[in-house]
Amino acid sequence: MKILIKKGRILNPSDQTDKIGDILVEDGVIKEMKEEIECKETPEKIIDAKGCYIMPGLIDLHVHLRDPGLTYKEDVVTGAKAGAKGGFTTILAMPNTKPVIDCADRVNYVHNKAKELAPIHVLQVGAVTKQQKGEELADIEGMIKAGIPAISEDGKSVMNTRIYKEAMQIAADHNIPVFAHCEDQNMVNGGCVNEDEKSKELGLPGISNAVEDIIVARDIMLAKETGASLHLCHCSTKDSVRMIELAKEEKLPVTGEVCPHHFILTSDDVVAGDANYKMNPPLRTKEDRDALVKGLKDDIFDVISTDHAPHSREEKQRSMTEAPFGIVGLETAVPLTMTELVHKGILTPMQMAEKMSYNPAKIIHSDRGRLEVGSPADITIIDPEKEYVIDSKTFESKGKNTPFNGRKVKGMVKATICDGEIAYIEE
Ligand SMILES: NC(=O)N[C@@H](CC(=O)O)C(=O)O
Ligand SMILES: [Zn+2]
Ligand SMILES: [Zn+2]
Repeated sequence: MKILIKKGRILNPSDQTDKIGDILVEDGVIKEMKEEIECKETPEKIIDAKGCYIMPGLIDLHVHLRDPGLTYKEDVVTGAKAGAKGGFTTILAMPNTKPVIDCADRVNYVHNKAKELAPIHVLQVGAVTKQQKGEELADIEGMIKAGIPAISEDGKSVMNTRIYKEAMQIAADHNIPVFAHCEDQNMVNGGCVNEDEKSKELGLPGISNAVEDIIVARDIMLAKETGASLHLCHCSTKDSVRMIELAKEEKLPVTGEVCPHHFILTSDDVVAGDANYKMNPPLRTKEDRDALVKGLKDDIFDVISTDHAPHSREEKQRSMTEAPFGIVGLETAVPLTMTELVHKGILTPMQMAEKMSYNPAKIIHSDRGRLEVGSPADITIIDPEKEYVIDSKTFESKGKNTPFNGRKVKGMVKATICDGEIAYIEE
């Protein structure tokens, strides 16, 4: 397919290009990129991108697709469609499915299904231990041969430090990153919201910052000892910011991500009895939230990810203590980041492109995340001025569990182009 994108603001982090121009896409790659492109034959599709940002296709390092086994919540196809609508051209699926993705066959299942049916790239992350039981290593090498971009035990931490270190050594030897969910399992003790004044007021068991911080510290030390690239998932505490900053000062191979709900909401926003405010890690205090925002602004955090965690309506209608943790994020990440960080002048549009495309690509050693002639045509077009109200009924995702339903936002995904084909276009 031949697509001509006209007069957009091209934002390319790989060479810091920020200028108005045209992009011609043909045969799956970026054929031409300059101020004005004249085509001899009319392209099949012309997209008027006046006033829009053109970014390299967004990459979400942290998504739950629930496939296999939990497809009443989401599946590879609905999740990928939600990703396309949200502006993502690549999403990474976490392995906490049923069964857990801990061997090559299961990785192949997801990759094959996605290749056949998904409008965007889906990369399956492999589990660290068999069945995520934390006892015995998964077939990490087999999964690496099958093409996993990373390993992760997301949903929990591997509490046996010796086993985790072995896994990190294997990851280091094969040059793939480890995505770390940081949560001291023994300290959670039934907590379901942040431990603070609000949890007392609600009479709910709390989760303290140390639950996260202790494992962040441990995992940074393991990265130091093994040389593995450590990517810290869904950071939520002010001390995680300080620890990542220190690790970076020491030039350790450590990166970190923040999700929109953690850089926008605090425990004060939690509505009693509404499990759409229940996620892991929990919404923290204003002090934590402000530290995360500053960490994003100062580039201590490399990545904005969604931790898209769909659950059924029935599951999320349970009580705060009974409902599962997690909220959806694929179709709200761009408008929320635009509204809360870019329009408020906290991030430049270029920083947004870095944190949602270029840096995630670098972390998984992908050649995507850039707008260069000859590179694969994964492109996201965003109308920064378009205002609308988030309506979960319009989501492609099976999951409607979001605390942002009804929220006014400014910034909308206009089109998502993946491998030179239109994966999503707003009509
Ligand atoms: N974040 C969540 O609240 N839930 C995730 C698990 C996880 O990301 O740890 C899920 O799988 O539902
Ligand atoms: Zn997690
Ligand atoms: Zn997760």
